[in-house]
Amino acid sequence: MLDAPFAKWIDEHQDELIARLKEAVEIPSVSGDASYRPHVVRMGEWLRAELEKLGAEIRSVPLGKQVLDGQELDLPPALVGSLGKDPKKKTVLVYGHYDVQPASLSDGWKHEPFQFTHDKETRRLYGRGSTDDKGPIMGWINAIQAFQETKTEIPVNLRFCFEGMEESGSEGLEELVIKEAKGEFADVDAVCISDNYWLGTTTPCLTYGLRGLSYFSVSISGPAADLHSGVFGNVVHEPMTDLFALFSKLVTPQGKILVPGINEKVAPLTDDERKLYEDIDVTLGDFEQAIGAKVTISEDKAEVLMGRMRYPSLSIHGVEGAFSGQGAKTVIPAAIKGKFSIRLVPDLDPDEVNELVQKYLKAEFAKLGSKNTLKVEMLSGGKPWVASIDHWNFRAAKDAIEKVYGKTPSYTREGGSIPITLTFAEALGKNVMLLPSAYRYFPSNRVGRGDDGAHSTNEKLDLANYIEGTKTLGQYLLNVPAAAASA
Ligand SMILES: C[C@H](N)C(=O)N[C@@H](Cc1c[nH]cn1)C(=O)O
Ligand SMILES: [Zn+2]
Ligand SMILES: [Zn+2]
Repeated sequence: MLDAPFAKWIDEHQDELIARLKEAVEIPSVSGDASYRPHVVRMGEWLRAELEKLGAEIRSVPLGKQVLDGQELDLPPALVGSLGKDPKKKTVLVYGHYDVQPASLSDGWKHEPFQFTHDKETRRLYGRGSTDDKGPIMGWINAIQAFQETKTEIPVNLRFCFEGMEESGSEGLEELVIKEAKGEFADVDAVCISDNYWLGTTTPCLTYGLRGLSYFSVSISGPAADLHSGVFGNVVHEPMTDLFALFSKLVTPQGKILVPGINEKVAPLTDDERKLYEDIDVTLGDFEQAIGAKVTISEDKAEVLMGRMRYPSLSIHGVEGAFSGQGAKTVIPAAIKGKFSIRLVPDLDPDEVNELVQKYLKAEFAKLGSKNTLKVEMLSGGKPWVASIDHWNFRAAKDAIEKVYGKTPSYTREGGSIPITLTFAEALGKNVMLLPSAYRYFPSNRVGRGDDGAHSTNEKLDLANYIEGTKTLGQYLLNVPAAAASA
C-alpha cells in the first residue's frame, strides 16, 4: 500500500483529476478525419497549456503537411519539452499521443463519445480517448502536479514528446525524434510510454514489445457510375465481386496469412519461449470476457497469447464506397476501396511486406480475368519493437507496480503498434519501456461486456485505474534513482 504524501494528494483530489480528463476527452481530436483537424490542433494547445502550468518548457513543433481526404493539411504539431535540467539526475523521456480514433454515437455508443460520462455506480469514466491515450497522459500531468502540491522533489529530469498523429501512422514524427536525439533528447537515459493495456483485470503488466503495422487500401474501379444490378448484373465485371475474391485470398478463417513470404520470416518458436507464454497470469476466460463471446481461434491460452504477441496477423477493416445502409438497394458500386492491415513481428519490415502484398495481389487479380482496374497502396507502415527487460528502467517500474498493487507484473508484448517506439530505441540508443498504468483494456467482472475497449465503442477507464495508474507513474519516477544506482 502506498502512503506517500503525493499518493494521498491524488486520493484527495480525485474530482479535480476527473475534471481534467473530462476536458481532454471533450476535445474530439480525431487525427484520421480532415474535418476534425482543428480539434486536434486545439487539443495540442490545451495540452501544452496544462504542461506549462506545471512549469514545463514546451515547444509546438510543426511536422509539415499531409494529404487527407483529398485535402492538403498541416500535420498537428508535436509537443517537445522539458521539466528539470539537473545534471546530477537521470533524465526520463515520456511519450504519449493526444489524438484519438474516430467515434460516433451511431456506432453503438451508450453516450456521446466526445461527451465525458462519469458513471458513478460502476465508477467508470467513458469517452473516446479515456484510455487511449488521454487517460495516461493526464496520469503524467496529475503525478507531476501531486509532487508539486506536496513539495515532493521530482528526482528525475523529464523530457516530453507528445504527438497528434499516432492513430494515423505518426506521420512526420520520426524525423523529429532523430533530430532531437542530438537536441532536446540528448540527455535522455530511458524512455517510458504509457499507451497500452493489461492483459486481464487483476495482474499488472510491463511491456517489452510491440507489433509493427502495414496498413493497405485496395481500390478497384470499372464502371463510370454506380449501376442497376438488374440491368447490368452479369453484364459487367463488378468491382465489389473482384474485391471480395481478392480479400478471400488474404487470410484463412483460422488466421493463417496467405500472402507468400510473410510467415516464412517469423522466427521459429522454442520450448523456452512457449513456456514464457504459458506462465503469463491470464486465462482463456479473460480473453472470452473481453471479446464478449467464446470465439477465440485456439482454446490453448499460450496459443492465444502468441497469436496476439509473437505472430503476425492480418485483419480486414472495411470497404469504402459499398452500400452499407438499411434496406435492399440493388446497386453495383462503381468503385470501392477495401482496407486491411498486417501486424508485424520481428523480422518483418513494412516496406518488404508492402512489396510482398503488391506482388501477390496483382498476381491474384490477374487470375480473376477482370477488366476492372486495381490499385494497391500502403497507407502507413510502422516497424515492430522488442526490448530487453534486464534494465533499471524496468526495475523501477516493477518496484512501483509492486508498491501500488502489491503484485508482481506480468511481462508482455503488445499486439498493437506505436510506430515511434523503435525510433526512440534506435535514435536515442536507450532502453524503452511500456508501462500500462493499469488502464484496463478488458472489461471488469462487474460489467462483463466485451464492447468497451480502446478503438471500440464505449471506450472507458475505470476510475480506480485512473487513480492507481497515476500513482504508479509517480512512484516509477521516484524509483528511478535507486534502480539506476543499483544497475
Ligand atoms: C497501442 C496504441 N495505443 C494503439 O492503439 N496504436 C494504434 C496505432 C495505429 C493506428 N493506425 C495506425 N497505427 C494501433 O495499434 O492500431
Ligand atoms: Zn494509443
Ligand atoms: Zn490507439
